[in-house]
Amino acid sequence: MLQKKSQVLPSFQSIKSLPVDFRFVGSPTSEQSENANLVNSNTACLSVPEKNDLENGLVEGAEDSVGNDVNEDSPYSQAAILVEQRPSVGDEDLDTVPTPLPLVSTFHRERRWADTSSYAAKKKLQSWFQLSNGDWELGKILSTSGTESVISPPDGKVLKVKTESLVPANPDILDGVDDLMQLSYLNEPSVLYNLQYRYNRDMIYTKAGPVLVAINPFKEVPLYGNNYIEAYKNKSMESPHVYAITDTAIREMIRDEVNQSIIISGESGAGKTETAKIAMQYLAALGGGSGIEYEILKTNPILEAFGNAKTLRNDNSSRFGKLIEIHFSETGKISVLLEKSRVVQCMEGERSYHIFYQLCAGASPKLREKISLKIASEYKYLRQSNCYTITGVDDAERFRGVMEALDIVHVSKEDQESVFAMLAAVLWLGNVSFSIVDNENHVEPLADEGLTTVAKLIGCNVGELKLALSTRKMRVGNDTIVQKLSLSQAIDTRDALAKSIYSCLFDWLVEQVNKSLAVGKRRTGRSISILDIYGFESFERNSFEQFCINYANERLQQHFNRHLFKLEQEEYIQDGIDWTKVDFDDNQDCLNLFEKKPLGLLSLLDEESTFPNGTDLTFANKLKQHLNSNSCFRGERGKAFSVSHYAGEVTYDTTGFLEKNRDLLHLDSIQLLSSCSCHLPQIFASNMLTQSEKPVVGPLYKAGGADSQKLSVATKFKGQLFQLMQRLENTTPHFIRCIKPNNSQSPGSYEQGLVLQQLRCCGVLEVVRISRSGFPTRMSHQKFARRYGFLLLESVAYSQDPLSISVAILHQFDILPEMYQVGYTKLFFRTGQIGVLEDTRNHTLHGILRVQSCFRGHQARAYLRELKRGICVLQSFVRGEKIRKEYAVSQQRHRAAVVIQRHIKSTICGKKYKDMHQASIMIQSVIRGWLVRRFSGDVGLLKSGATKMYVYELQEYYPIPMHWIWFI
Ligand SMILES: Nc1ncnc2c1ncn2[C@@H]1O[C@H](COP(=O)(O)OP(=O)(O)OP(=O)(O)O)[C@@H](O)[C@H]1O
Repeated sequence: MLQKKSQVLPSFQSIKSLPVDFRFVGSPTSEQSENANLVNSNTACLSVPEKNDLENGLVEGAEDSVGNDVNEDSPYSQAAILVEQRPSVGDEDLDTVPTPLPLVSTFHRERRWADTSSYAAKKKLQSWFQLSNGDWELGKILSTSGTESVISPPDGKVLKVKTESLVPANPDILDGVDDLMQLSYLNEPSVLYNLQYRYNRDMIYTKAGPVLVAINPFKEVPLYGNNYIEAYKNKSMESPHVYAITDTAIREMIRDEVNQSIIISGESGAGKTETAKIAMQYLAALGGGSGIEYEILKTNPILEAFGNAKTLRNDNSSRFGKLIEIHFSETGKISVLLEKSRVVQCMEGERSYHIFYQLCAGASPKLREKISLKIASEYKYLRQSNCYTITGVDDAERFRGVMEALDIVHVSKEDQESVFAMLAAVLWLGNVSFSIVDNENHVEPLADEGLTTVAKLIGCNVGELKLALSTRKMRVGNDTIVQKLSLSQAIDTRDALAKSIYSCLFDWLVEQVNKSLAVGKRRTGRSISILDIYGFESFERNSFEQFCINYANERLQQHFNRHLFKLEQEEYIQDGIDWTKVDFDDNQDCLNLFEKKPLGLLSLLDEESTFPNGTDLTFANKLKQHLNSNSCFRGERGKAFSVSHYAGEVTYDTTGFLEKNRDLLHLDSIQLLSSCSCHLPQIFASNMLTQSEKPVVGPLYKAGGADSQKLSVATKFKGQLFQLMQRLENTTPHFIRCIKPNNSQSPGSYEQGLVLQQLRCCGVLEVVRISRSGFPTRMSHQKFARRYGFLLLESVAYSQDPLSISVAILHQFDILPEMYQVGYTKLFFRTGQIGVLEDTRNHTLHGILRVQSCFRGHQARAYLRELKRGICVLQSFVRGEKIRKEYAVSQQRHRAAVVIQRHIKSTICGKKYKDMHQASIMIQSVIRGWLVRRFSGDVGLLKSGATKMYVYELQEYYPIPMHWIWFI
């Protein structure tokens, strides 16, 4: 059963406050070079479009409902916004929801739904009916007579209700559909029921046409991790998810070669930052954990520590908006649209920036001593909200995480110490107190621990600090006079100094992060930007912070409207196609109320801020005087006024508006910082001076007498916002709407009234309608012909004009005529139609690739075979030649060996012969001697041969070798 509350304002009851100043910090390598329209982020004010641009009538049809004035200010420098004033076609008068919910104009709501109850009543279908307390209940129509029907809810009761109050329910088979577009009956209770059905089953993501609705589960849900990432990457999982949106962004970036943006919006605590992190995780995983996305994730603790705080609505509320740009295969860059007044003021139960508590809890004793740090409760800035811890969060542990992240972005240990010293200086500044020194209530800071520690930490003289906090130098003619400050002026000066030091520190850190992300990388490729900006806020008491935040959200809503409604429908008109117009809540009037010159809220605020005698009351009166006839404005009693925002009416209390808008950091304070011996204050001072020296467009304020001029906070904020919008305008947007299901941050609780309120605020339901009735996919004839022309069976494809080719393709694939429209320049398709062609294209491409790969494989193999044969022949030649050479060498060696052998053998034989010869002679001589001696010296005997005879005789007795005989 759905329960609808009669008073649906719960989402805007919180009392969160935001700091005053908002700045847009870009890295030195900002977009300027890429886009001439963009200006240096430090002089964001320059991006405010000049009057000439506006005179070109770029915002047509954006008429103020009262004065028919056209808003001259627009961040959109190109396209005209044509709000077609055609009568609405269709069933606008069929809405049957009986009790209008607050905050949405009756005009619009009356035309909200396309469904009718009469059919359901006739067919006795299940229907939603509303109880007197506003709850929705499902029942079966038993009978209908006249204007009344008898209905039976599940509890068995029988009730009589007005037939016109019945809202048709969808058949059970449609329970929990992935995409709200699939609902047969598109009405509020059915949408709420569908979302709740899914939420109860941990399916927190649902598509609403092109928009992803994400309901905060306030608990871990099993939807993330590598398996899911893989599944979405491989397209094996298609249920709605942040991964799917991110994947689509990547694919579109590659396909269309256009930068993409993922715009995450929703109230505080709705889950924007978590969603941004999930998107980053997907990108990081695709990059294999080494890409820039991974680095950005690793540096996240720094931005969270310095830019997030505990609020009543969210323990980890981002107090700045950030745009993360991921340049593929090159570098990433983080830009932040941030604010700072939380440093000096914080509501009961909330906390200042996490980093202060983390520092106090986690600093080592050595660091503590070095920067004279005490526990958090010793500091007035932290003490005022009486909240020091967050349940389940270990600040000391987080501090270690921050230090690690600072190491990752290469902030040296020395610089880290300086950063912590600056934080301690900010805390100690809050402890600086003043005493009245004369009867004109002028004050001087007490020379106590606070003052001396601040002077020590920033590296200045105590006397100089004292002077900077209690006096103001003014130039009158050629003379400089010193004016003493009253207590409130001195406190403002002190707080302004603290805020400036903190915000400059934040800027400096963002710069370091951006620098580290840009190291060694070039930026030339496509990018995906993820925008996570603070959501619409409405509290019991709304101040200047809410004024700025809600204005930013109004602009963002315009971006949403522009892309999902205006540009969409404008394109239909321009291309002359036949379509059913869908009405939506255009917030252009409200934007005009803020931006119109000279009688818009911002202009009047700036004008009043320039008057020395201007007060919050005179400002409020001026608004009432000039804007009372504006339908979006309502003057309230005293200093208050109300604005009808797209998300509801918010009453602002102008107390402090002028002071916060002027936000004067006196030149004396800047000079003090520049004279400090520590390097960070010097950098801060030079940055501030550089900014004030830049040419500015917009109302200027004198800071520190006549010495310096600066833009008002509101003007700067507007300039930064325009810059942001221009940046987003150059991208294809993908929207994620985060929804907070309850205000108690508890899992499982789903407050329909709260959800419905948020769905209405962001026009999700209208988006579904426009997606159902519109043609969300479009492609120029040329592109279509180029992309799908090769699918044509006939060879006419390349000989005809793109339109004929496109039509031929449509015919060939039997696309039903109601599923597309042929415009003058483009083809328009209903949801999912292009997918059919895209699938065929992919299949065909795969087939082509397969054939190509087979053919190439065959070619490669043949080539390889040929190559092998060639190599073998070559090898045999080479080997033959080699062997022949080796053989010749061995032949030569053989011959040489024979010669050598011969020589050796002959030498040996010669020697042998010689020895034998000598031995024979010796033997002969011995024998002859013996014979001579035997024959008594008769030599003649020897000569007559008697010797031989004798020897033969002798041999009978003494065997003598025969050759001896020969010798003898
Ligand atoms: N997908 C999610 N899964 C689990 N918890 C979530 C998820 N999204 C949000 N949460 C829970 O909701 C809390 C608030 O979310 P988050 O800080 O992202 O909100 P926010 O919209 O960015 O708020 P703010 O505008 O105040 O910064 C988170 O701290 C977390 O506990």
